[in-house]
Amino acid sequence: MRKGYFITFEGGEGTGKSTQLALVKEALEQRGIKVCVTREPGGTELAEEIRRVLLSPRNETVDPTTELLLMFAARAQHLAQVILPAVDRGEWVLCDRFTDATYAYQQGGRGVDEDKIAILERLVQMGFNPDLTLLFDAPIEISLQRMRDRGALDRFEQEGLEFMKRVRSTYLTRARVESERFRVIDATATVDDVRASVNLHLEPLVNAWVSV
Ligand SMILES: Nc1ncnc2c1ncn2[C@@H]1O[C@H](COP(=O)(O)OP(=O)(O)O)[C@@H](O)[C@H]1O
Ligand SMILES: Cc1cn([C@H]2C[C@H](O)[C@@H](COP(=O)(O)OP(=O)(O)O)O2)c(=O)[nH]c1=O
Repeated sequence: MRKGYFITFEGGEGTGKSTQLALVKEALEQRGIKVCVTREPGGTELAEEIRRVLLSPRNETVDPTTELLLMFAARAQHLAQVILPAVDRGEWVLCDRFTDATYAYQQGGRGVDEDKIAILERLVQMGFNPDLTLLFDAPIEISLQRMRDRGALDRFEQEGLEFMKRVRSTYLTRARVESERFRVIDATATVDDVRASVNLHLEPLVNAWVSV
């Protein structure tokens, strides 16, 4: 059986990842493509429990290496239980954040050594990577505004402006270095315009898939 694609949605908080992911799901299903929607950290019962621990503002003193290991513990479970089986069944997996978020937040945001992340990436993913990564990019002020509108802030959202700037610039650097895999999308446009540019980037994959 043909393997499905693994597509990740990345970017800072409030850049519209979840909104666009839902629209892509709808559009793909209309083309007869089977879709598996999931997110990180999370996506399985165990990984969602790890997510609660990671996001809770009550956990004030989380060592950065502990945080990193928890991200990858959740990811290992998620890959084994959800992502890899779905791809093997020929489904397209749409994942709200993945390992690029670890580089952006744990390396860029927290200052964890890049090599530490790369070691865990190899251990957990064993060469498995997204086929395509959509990076939703917007100035921090827009993220902040959309986060405020959404209400209570989680442990990462409470980090503030400088942290968010480092996250954004790490994402953009990764997108430049891995330009084959990444598509950078201007997330400041309207929902409809963002949707149009997402569709444009997905079209080659969709056409190749449905024409077989
Ligand atoms: N292009 C857009 N323009 C204005 N508001 C948007 C846009 N996309 C999403 N939003 C709104 O911004 C907030 C965050 O969107 P969401 O999709 O949850 O972002 P993320 O998943 O990246 O955190 C939501 O209230 C959503 O309705
Ligand atoms: C997957 C992942 C997420 N995170 C952080 C980024 C987000 O702040 C948080 C997940 O929250 P989430 O609700 O998915 O983000 P958003 O506010 O954009 O909808 O976890 C990391 O720090 N490292 C990671 O590897």
